[in-house]
Amino acid sequence: MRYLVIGCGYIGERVADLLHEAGHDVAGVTHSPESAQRLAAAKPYPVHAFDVSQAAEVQALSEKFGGSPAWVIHCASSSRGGAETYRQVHLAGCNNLRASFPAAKILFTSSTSVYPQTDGSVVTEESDATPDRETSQILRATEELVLAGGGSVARLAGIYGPSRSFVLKSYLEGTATIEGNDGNGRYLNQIHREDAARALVHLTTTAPLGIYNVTDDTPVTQRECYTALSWRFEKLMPPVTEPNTQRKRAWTHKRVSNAKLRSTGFTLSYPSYEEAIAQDPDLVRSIMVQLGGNGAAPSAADASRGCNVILVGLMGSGKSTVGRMVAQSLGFGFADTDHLITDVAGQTIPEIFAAEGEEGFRVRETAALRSLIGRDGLVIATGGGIVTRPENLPLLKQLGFVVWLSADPNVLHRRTAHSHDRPLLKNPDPAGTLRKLHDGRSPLYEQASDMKINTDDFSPQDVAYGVAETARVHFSKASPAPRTHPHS
Ligand SMILES: Nc1ncnc2c1ncn2[C@@H]1O[C@H](COP(=O)(O)OP(=O)(O)O)[C@@H](O)[C@H]1O
Ligand SMILES: O=C(O)C1=C[C@@H](OP(=O)(O)O)[C@@H](O)[C@H](O)C1
Ligand SMILES: [Mg+2]
Repeated sequence: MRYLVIGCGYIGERVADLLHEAGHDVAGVTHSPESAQRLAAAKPYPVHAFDVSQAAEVQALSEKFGGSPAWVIHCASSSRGGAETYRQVHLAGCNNLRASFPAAKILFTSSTSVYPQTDGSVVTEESDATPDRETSQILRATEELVLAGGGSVARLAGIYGPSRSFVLKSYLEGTATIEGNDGNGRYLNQIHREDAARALVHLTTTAPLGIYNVTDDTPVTQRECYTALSWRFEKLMPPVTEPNTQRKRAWTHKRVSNAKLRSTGFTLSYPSYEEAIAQDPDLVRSIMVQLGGNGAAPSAADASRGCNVILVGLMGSGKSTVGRMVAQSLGFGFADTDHLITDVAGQTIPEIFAAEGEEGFRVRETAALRSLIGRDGLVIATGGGIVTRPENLPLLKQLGFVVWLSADPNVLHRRTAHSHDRPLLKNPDPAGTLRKLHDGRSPLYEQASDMKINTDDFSPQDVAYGVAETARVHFSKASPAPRTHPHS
């Protein structure tokens, strides 16, 4: 499809990149000739300099572009300007685009600032969107204009990502405050740049036209957010203040729902801010550099890995059996993701596979793993397929010390031959299946783990002894005593 991306800033540039990577015919437009020149030199697609607020310039752009794009994505930002800039860039901009590209659909990137709620309620696209601030009112008017022309609207929450995170930066600088809501602060609704850009692409390719909130799965109060940050960075909590009514963005307190976006099949790479802080290495590093640090990981980064032992490996490698023994030896609790899943589902693993397929089981498995984040002092046996979902790998590392129990596929076959609770082995050639899984998953276990123990020639007791001793050494080096996590 042909695309025109208006505004190649923090979001627009990434949107244009993603569209180009997906094989679409894309051209970018940016206001300043210098940016256009710099981007055009760096990008594999053209970038032109035009001012969308000027009708004649947009007309010239349409002549230069030649023919109609299927979509015009308006991502031009006016965040540093006042109402007049908003009127020019958004309202006049979309008007001009409609006039000069009558056959194209417009996707307008608006903002969750159009929701004025202050009661902490959940807001959906159906909720009241009559904001007090003039800038947000202009966004609403632009939304109406675009929707009337058969376009779509993306209401973006607070955008963060590499080199940009107001929340993290103000926290590390010591200028953050916890505003209102009885000392808990307002809800923060945020979206990582990567997810925002992916969502915009999704809205032009997969989703029906309409209004969509683009925010992550996890609105958190300022107190919850800063508690997690202070645990990670070992800095004090920000002070509690009254809401600042002088800010350009009105003080609001609401949980913006992304259910509609997700109902169209969209999934987030960073479902929560806390996960992004843990998993996007560029995010923390770039903000630390901006604040004058050297970008090295913060001193507490290693300690931010939990004090748990996690066992990974193929079916029959002994994770469940050995895990219990290790827990007993270390005086730790024991958790088995398979059991967490069956407890929640009220069904056996074969029943879940039959009802929801392997994919349904994997979704539950990630949820089970996530539910353990923040816990300490556990030995966690996982299911053999836990490494197959990329998002699980950082969660495993975050939980603690990951040990890979390996074994020859023939040994695994012997150990699993008499059990009936592993749907993946219920076929005429379980030995062949185990060989294939061994070849396919070994690189993933390697990547996910801190150490590997081959169990072929050892009893479960011997393996447990090895794991427990290694874990003792690991924890004595990493952190002298299990931490207490504020969430636990
Ligand atoms: N090192 C080992 N030596 C011999 N048998 C083992 C060993 N580890 C596990 N087993 C046996 O293999 C079977 C599968 O073990 P299990 O702990 O359920 O593996 P997993 O949870 O990794 O799939 C069990 O019957 C267990 O007693
Ligand atoms: O390897 C796999 O994909 C699976 C392993 C099983 O756990 P164990 O490894 O404990 O058998 C269980 O999670 C499910 O049957 C799928
Ligand atoms: Mg098991």
